[in-house]
Amino acid sequence: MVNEKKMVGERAAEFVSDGMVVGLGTGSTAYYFVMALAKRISEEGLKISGVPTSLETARLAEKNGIKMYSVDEVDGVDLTIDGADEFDPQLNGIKGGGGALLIEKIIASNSKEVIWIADHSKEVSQLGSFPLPVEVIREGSKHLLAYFTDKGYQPTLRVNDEGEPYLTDNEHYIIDLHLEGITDAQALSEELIHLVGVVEHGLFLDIADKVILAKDGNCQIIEK
Ligand SMILES: O=C[C@H](O)[C@H](O)[C@H](O)COP(=O)(O)O
Repeated sequence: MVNEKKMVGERAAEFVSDGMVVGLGTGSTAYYFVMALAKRISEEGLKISGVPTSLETARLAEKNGIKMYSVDEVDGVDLTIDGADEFDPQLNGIKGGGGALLIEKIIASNSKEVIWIADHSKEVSQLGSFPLPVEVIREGSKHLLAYFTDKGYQPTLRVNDEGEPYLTDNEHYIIDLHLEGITDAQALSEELIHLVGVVEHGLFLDIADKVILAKDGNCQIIEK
């Protein structure tokens, strides 16, 4: 069986050129991109500076010999390559299934170009089947949960394997909203970001420039 995540991850590594500052995404698809990039560095002598979007990716990149900097140590990022949980025909998406949405969004917002890499299951006609992650300050999270319940957003506090509240790299909680279809993503984004205690949410609107999608055994490049 074709490994679609590997296929798009390896294709994405071809978009990187010598001297670039590259945002390194997080997750099981971005894993293959980081590995393919590391291969180009060791085999072709490609010189790049990596900006990891999570501690998990930083560990992987370090183990594989990629030079790394934080987003504040660089003037800007040339290209960020990251996974997505869902994307729609306008290339708006949901991210944060792996909890890395905050730093992912900061790095993407400071990138000249953003490419998402996706297996075929990530392409949707309307966002919202995937639970929407909202990163929140721990203090007051109980009240945000109650607010989301009242709004009918069916919130759940994300927990780790031990059943304890999941902590992001920045030590916040994540509340997942089970919306079953988002009709106005822009309005929802505005609502969420203005709630006191919300740090960031997983709606990535007007951020991706391209998606490399695995479909029918090939890589399809979808441009905005
Ligand atoms: O927080 C995690 C990130 O947003 C991931 O890029 C996203 O969840 C997609 O992950 P995966 O490639 O493992 O499906």
